[in-house]
Amino acid sequence: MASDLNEQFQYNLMLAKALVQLMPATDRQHIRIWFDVLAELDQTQQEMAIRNEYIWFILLMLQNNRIEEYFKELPPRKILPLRDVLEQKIIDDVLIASDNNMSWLDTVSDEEKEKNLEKKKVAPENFLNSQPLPKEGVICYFGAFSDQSPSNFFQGTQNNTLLEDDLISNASKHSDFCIDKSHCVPFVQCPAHVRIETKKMCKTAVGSDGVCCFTGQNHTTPEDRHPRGRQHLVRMNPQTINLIARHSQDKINEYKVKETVLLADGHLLFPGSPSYDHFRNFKLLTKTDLSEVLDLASRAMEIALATRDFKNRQGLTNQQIELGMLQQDLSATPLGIACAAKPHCPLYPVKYRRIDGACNNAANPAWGSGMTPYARLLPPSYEDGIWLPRVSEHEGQALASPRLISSTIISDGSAVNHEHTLMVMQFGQFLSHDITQSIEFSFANGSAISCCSDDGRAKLHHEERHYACMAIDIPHKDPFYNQFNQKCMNFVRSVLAPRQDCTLGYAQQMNKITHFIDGSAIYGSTPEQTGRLRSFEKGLLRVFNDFGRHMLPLSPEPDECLNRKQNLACYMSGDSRTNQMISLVTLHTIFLREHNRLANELSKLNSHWTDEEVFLEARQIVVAELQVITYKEFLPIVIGNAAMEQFDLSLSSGTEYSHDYDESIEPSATNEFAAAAFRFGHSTVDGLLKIYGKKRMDEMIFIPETMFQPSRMRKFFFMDELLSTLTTEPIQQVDHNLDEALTRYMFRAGNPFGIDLASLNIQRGRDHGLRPYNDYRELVGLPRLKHFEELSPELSEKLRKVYASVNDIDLWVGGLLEEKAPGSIVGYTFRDIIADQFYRLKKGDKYFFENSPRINPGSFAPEQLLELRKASMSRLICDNSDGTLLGRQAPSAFKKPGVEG
Ligand code: HEM
Ligand SMILES: [Ca+2]
Repeated sequence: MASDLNEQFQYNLMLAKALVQLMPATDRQHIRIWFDVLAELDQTQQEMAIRNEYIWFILLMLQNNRIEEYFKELPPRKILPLRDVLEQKIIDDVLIASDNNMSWLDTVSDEEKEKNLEKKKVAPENFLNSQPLPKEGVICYFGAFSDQSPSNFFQGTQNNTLLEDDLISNASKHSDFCIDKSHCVPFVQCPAHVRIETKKMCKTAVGSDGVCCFTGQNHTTPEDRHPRGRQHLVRMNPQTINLIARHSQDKINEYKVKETVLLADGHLLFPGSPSYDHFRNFKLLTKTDLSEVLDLASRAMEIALATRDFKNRQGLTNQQIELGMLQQDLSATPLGIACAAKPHCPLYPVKYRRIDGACNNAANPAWGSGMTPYARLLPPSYEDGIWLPRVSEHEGQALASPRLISSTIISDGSAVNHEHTLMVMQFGQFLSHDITQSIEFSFANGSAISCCSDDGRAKLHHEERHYACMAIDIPHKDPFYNQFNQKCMNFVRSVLAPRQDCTLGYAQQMNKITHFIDGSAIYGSTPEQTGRLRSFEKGLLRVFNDFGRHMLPLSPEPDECLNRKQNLACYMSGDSRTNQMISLVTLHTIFLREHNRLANELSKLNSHWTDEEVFLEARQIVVAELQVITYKEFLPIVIGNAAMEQFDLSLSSGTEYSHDYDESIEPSATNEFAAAAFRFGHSTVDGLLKIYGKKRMDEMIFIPETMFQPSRMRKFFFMDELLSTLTTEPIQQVDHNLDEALTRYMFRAGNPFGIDLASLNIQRGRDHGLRPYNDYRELVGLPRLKHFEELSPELSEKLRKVYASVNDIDLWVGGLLEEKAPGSIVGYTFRDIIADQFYRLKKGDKYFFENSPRINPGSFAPEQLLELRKASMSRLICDNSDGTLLGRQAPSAFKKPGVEG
């Protein structure tokens, strides 16, 4: 066999053999299994496998410096520098062994070594240099989550699937390496175990427990080469495609006609109701935005309807849809017009990230851009596999109403977190508004859809209901809403985005904004939005000059806020949710001022720069600061240092560049993160803002009074006072308590009652097809719950009342009740979903501020990195507050004064 192989391969082979020799016996055992599998293949397959698998294995070890670790664990051997050892061993064992055609695992006698060494006469120091080293591209090729993972080793057939299973079950359940084509990743990044029964544990690059993973991070995207469990691809003939395309088009037209009738009949929400204020969260900023989003949503709906039609005709199972078995490219079919258009990207590297987030990833230019689908950690769970909300595992009955679950499980108790300030909450919300925004369906003219009767006493009848309605039933004896005779809480489903792969498949919800941490909440996610915010002079953003104080510009929208009367302020920023909370307005103001502060400084230093240059440079610095605050200050508090380490999320230090960009990592927000895990923040909210003046408490504000009514910002001292509150008052613990400001009075807008955010979160999870909590426990490596007591002994009775089975628990509910992970303010399940998200946002973002010039066309200089890494929330406050009250600021705005750090 060796004679047929090229030079490169021979080199790989030798290296591989050397490594085998160097390994402790236990690990050789793994290799032996690999060899056994190899022996079953024909020569071409063997060559391919060795070429791909072996070098991958070696590179992985080299990359992780794990070889040296092996030596440390081998007391009888001398510990030599890696290079020496390799050379030594290659000379000693491998060249000779391969020349002699010996078994790869056999050792070689000293006598034979001598003889062969004589024969070879290769000087040790020249050996490695003389060999054709693997090309750089090859190393990337085997990157942790490469979509183009080269191995076809286990491709396609039933037989191959068995091989894969066998390999896993034969192998030890815990080893340091994944020896086959799999990669060792934290559990949350490998859903393989939901499909392959046995899983093999391993140590990740940073030495924490992980699992050998075949599917990689982007497992829910279809992959031709890798069968999902025992599922196989389903093909369609052209006649069928034509037929389902016609039917889905007819259905869409039917929907449109009905929409016109509903609108004419007045089944819409009017400003002044709590539900209308909820709708303000999803309200689009401009007409262009509205028509673009609704057009994409309608196209995506067409695909979902076509999928449903096809599924029914062919009698397909839900699983076939969930696992992405409909992979036929629809581009050249009548359904092709419903597919996502690819962004046009220039061929040359562009220095600044685009406002819409596109063209970050060369191979997948739409990744991370606005108006694209969320990624998923696990395939969705829908009753029909496509879009209908899931039902109970118990006899397929309907799940309990989210409001019943909320009123039973969620209380208004207070458990204070004494270490962290409200800034954790407020920055968390601000950051979430940079990463994710789902949009509810609305009428074509932008009006809000109503799913309940005007008086809230009933759901609308089917004929009067919009297809996107998913109103929440309020039970008869509701402890709060009953007194107001409310039986229906409005809920409209999130719009869909066309699938990126242009295939049939399950519905995917749209993220309206750029997924990246790129300051989109400050600058907007479309050039049009940015244009509305810029002054186009000296790189500055527009401001509202409020008697000398620079505030966010006033919103031109007449119904952006409540009670928009003269002198009442309502602001505008890059995100449409800004006025939702007054403390959120404060953070937006700080970032706006920071941009302008930097722009002024830059203009002073570079008087020749154009407005555009100053704007882009200032924006780049603001985004870097935002990233620094996120990864250096905020994230360690939320997920804890252990997870920071396990997911390798800490920033590099000093003047160093980071080299961990990986183009195969999809940066998009995951649906699980957006619709559940990062909503942990709702439990940290305190319903009362205590506002202290210089000497005494000035005001105690019940936060619903400031929702969409931020006029207090105009008071001279208010912003500094609020900043002082945010940096000194504590957050609430993440637990089953949510303040009644959010569960009873949210957006009440002068009404006696508001809406319940907990119900919305639960319903949103079902709307987005999130799987039950237990599946995510398994995903992150926790044992599945068998009894409610295991989740919460105190709440088990209540849980039993509202869930027919432990397998029904909604992710947001289960995640909140979970015991905290050490050092983290959330439990393991949320922790890992959040950690995975920030991993994507760091390692999958070419423009991440600390990436080197090789990766980032707009990279900073090393000295700039040094300065940027000093950024902190406190620094931003000091530089941009009004200076009316705040003279000093604790080093960390996120930690209660007196707490270490
Ligand atoms: C200050 C009080 C807050 C209010 C009034 C609030 C309100 C809301 C509302 C109304 C929604 C949309 C619910 C739906 O219909 O699905 C939402 C979504 C969300 N919230 Fe909050 N929230 C607050 C704080 C926070 C905090 C502190 C965090 C995180 C630390 C957070 C994270 C999120 C996330 C990730 C979403 C999903 C956004 C999307 O993808 O559309 N929120 N919030
Ligand atoms: Ca963004």
